[in-house]
Amino acid sequence: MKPLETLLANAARSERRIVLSEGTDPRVIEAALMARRARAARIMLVGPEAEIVQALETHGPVPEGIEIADPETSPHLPRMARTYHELRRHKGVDEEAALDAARQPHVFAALMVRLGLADGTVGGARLTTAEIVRTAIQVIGKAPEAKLVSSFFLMLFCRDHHAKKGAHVFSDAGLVVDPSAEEMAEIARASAASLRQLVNETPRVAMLSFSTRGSASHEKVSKVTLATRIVREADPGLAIDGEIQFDAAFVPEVALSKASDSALGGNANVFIFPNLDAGNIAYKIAQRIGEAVAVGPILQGLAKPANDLSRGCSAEDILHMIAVTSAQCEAQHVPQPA
Ligand SMILES: CC(C)(COP(=O)(O)OP(=O)(O)OC[C@H]1O[C@@H](n2cnc3c(N)ncnc32)[C@H](O)[C@@H]1OP(=O)(O)O)[C@@H](O)C(=O)NCCC(=O)NCCS
Ligand SMILES: CC(=O)OP(=O)(O)O
Repeated sequence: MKPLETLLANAARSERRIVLSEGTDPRVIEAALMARRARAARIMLVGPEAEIVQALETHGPVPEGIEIADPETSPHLPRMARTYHELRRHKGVDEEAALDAARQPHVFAALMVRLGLADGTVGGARLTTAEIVRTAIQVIGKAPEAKLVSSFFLMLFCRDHHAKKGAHVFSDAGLVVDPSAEEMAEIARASAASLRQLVNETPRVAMLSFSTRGSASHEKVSKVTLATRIVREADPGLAIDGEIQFDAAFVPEVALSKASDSALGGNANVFIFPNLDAGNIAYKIAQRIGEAVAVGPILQGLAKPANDLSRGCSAEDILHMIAVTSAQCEAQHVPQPA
């Protein structure tokens, strides 16, 4: 589990302000307490203050470093409603609708990040990915250099039965439903950068398909081949292969028989799926049958860090996501509060 230990230790050095939008969820409360014990972040819990205090107190005195942000009583709400109105006026959102939106905990949390009241946000233990991600895109927005927002899972293989240990990226397993070749290429480049950013390893990118080197012929295969070509042209130094099947990308012996000259040598560590069906199903099978630790969906391409969770997450999963969000704050140079 070394990558997670490193992420947590790094998070403790910066103690970022991470806002958790589902502040009444018992898993979120537990994760907040774990994060404080590990000094991994200063935590802001969004939701009704009395309810959150009561839930926290069942665990003992409320520790220093946990704050509660109740949208209904927050002095920041009018400013947030104004900001939301400015952002969404062009879509027909009037002042009253903006105030209603800003009161919603996940929108309030995203606005806190946008306005610099928090460094990053995590949500999705209860809300769907679509709700969390749509809000992040609308309120926090795309980073200037990004072409699109996408997501990935950091998959950690650390059990005795895992022949290969360590961190792998699965993308996009959470957000972009049916990427074009250009979008798949952008997802590949962003995911390679994310692996470097979070675990400081050299990416080896597999552009996955049901075909290896023309073993099948179909428009879905051609999309992956074109996406690979686009990445190669944009970034000739990146180790990449595609279209390639998972076994040829992950098992050196299979690579020898299916793609003997592959730059990956059966040791890919970034897996780019051709669509969300494949990516989402693959990560859940690796997690639930393969017993990999799955941290995500981690969002890439946003102007500031905001991350999602699976509704099936545990408190520990949320703690891991807090550490990842802190790492993104450092990497994106989100300014520390004065
Ligand atoms: C993310 C998601 C919610 C966006 O869907 P949507 O809101 O219906 O998207 P739309 O195409 O209507 O676009 C809405 C806005 O988001 C923007 N947008 C959508 N996807 C985007 C992306 N990947 N990157 C950047 N911007 C994006 C659009 O440009 C548009 O902007 P605007 O409102 O300012 O005009 C959608 O892709 C989705 O549902 N993905 C699957 C999530 C899911 O269920 N995952 C499975 C479990 S993890
Ligand atoms: C990422 C994901 O699949 O989320 P959920 O399990 O909440 O649908």
